[in-house]
Amino acid sequence: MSVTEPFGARLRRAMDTRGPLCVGIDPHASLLADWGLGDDVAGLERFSRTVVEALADRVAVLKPQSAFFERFGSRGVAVLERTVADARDAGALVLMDAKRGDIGSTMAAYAAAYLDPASPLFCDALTVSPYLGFGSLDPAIALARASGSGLFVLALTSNPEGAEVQHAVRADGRSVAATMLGHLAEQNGAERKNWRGNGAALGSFGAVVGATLGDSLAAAGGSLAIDGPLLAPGIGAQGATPADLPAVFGDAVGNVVPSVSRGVLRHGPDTAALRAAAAQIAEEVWTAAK
Ligand SMILES: O=c1ccn([C@@H]2O[C@H](COP(=O)(O)O)[C@@H](O)[C@H]2O)c(=O)[nH]1
Repeated sequence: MSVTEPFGARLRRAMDTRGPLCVGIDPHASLLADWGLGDDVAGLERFSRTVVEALADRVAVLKPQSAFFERFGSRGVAVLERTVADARDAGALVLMDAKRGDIGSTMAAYAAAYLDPASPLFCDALTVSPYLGFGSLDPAIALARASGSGLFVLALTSNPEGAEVQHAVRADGRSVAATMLGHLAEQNGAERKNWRGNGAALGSFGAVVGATLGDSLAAAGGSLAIDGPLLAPGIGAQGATPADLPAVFGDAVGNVVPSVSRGVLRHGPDTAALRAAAAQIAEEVWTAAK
C-alpha cells in the first residue's frame, strides 16, 4: 500500500487555498425532480456529474451521501464510484458519508472498501459511527494511517434525536460525546508525534459536530480542541447558518469544515447557479469567522 501525505495535511492545504466549505452530493428524489431528472440511474448520474463539474475544481471537499446512491443498487454504486473518481481527478477531496460502524472484524472490511487505495470506492475520508465503542474503529484508524486517508467520527450530530445518546453521562461524569472527542484528540496527538512535528497541519481524525447545536454543546461538555477537523453539517435545510458557527465552535472555528447539501443543490441544475450558491455560503462563512 502506498503511504501518502496524511489526510489532515491535505485537508488543511485545501482549506487554505479553496476555503473550508464542504458541499454534499445528496441526490434526493425531490431534487432529481426539481432538476427535471428521472428518479432513476440516468438521473442520478446526470445529477452527480453536474455537481462535480460545477464544484470539484473549487470547493475543498465534496461529500457524496452513499445512501442516495445505494438505493439504486449495484448500478447506483457504480455511479458513486465514478463520482468519487471524477471529483478526485478534478481536485476535490472526497469524504464518503456512509457512517459505517460495526464490530472490529467487520469494520476492517468497511475500512477496506473506502480507505484501501486498491478499492474502486477509495476516498480521501469516511464518516464512521463510534457507537459500538470507539475501539471498534481501530481497524479503520490503522488503515487510514497506512493509506493517508482520514475519518470523521460522529460526536455531536446535527439532528435533535442525537442528544439522548451523545449527551448521556458516563460513570466517570463525562458525556459520551466528550469521551469520543477525547479519543480523537489522542489519535491526532499520536499522529502529530509520529509524522507532523509542530506544523500547522490538522490531524486526520475529525469529529462531526452539527452547526445546529447552539449552546447544547456546552451541555454535553468536552473539548473541541482535538487538533483535527470539525465537520459541521446542518447549514441550510436543517436551519443553521454560517453566522452560527462562531457561537457553536468558539476558538475551534478555524478548524471547522462547514457542510451544506440541499442549501447548494437546490440552486441546480444550472452550473453557474450552483457555483454562485457555494460562493455565497463560502463568503458568509468567511465573514462569520473573521
Ligand atoms: O450529524 C450529521 C451528520 C451527517 N449529516 C449528513 O449531512 C448531509 C446534510 O444535508 P443537508 O441537505 O445540508 O441538510 C446529509 O447527507 C446528512 O446525512 C447530517 O446532516 N448531520
